[in-house]
Amino acid sequence: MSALDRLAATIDARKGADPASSWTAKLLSQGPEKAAEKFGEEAVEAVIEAVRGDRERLTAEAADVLYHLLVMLAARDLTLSDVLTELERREGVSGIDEKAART
Ligand SMILES: N=c1c2ncn([C@@H]3O[C@H](COP(=O)(O)OP(=O)(O)OP(=O)(O)O)[C@@H](O)[C@H]3O)c2ncn1[C@@H]1O[C@H](COP(=O)(O)O)[C@@H](O)[C@H]1O
Repeated sequence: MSALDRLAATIDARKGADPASSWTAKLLSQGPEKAAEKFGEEAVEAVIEAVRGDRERLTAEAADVLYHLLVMLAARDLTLSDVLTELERREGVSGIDEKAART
């Protein structure tokens, strides 16, 4: 099991946990809008570090983005597995071909 799988399982287990003892439970208790807002903040922080070119800080911000993405998905009852299934569906399809097929 990868670290990402373990993190997703931990986040799922935090649903309904005590918000006083878990950041994840606190975030989930505030609803999907709050989880989405936090994800947006973390994404912007990652963008800033990517533009600055600080690889160490970008790594840390990317970890925050992945964590908050999983919390945002959990808040809407979506799982890492749902997203991996979508990525698998796209395997082998060139982004250029997919874009051309849209119109
Ligand atoms: N990966 C993470 C993780 N990454 C970031 N964070 C927390 O996300 C929060 C967001 O940080 P910010 O500085 O943006 O928050 P803030 O600015 O203080 O918040 P506000 O200004 O919005 O009030 C911090 O409290 C971080 O500690 C995380 N909290 C938890 N995890 C994982 O989730 C597991 C379960 O955590 P709990 O739910 O807290 O038990 C942990 O063992 C970790 O594996």
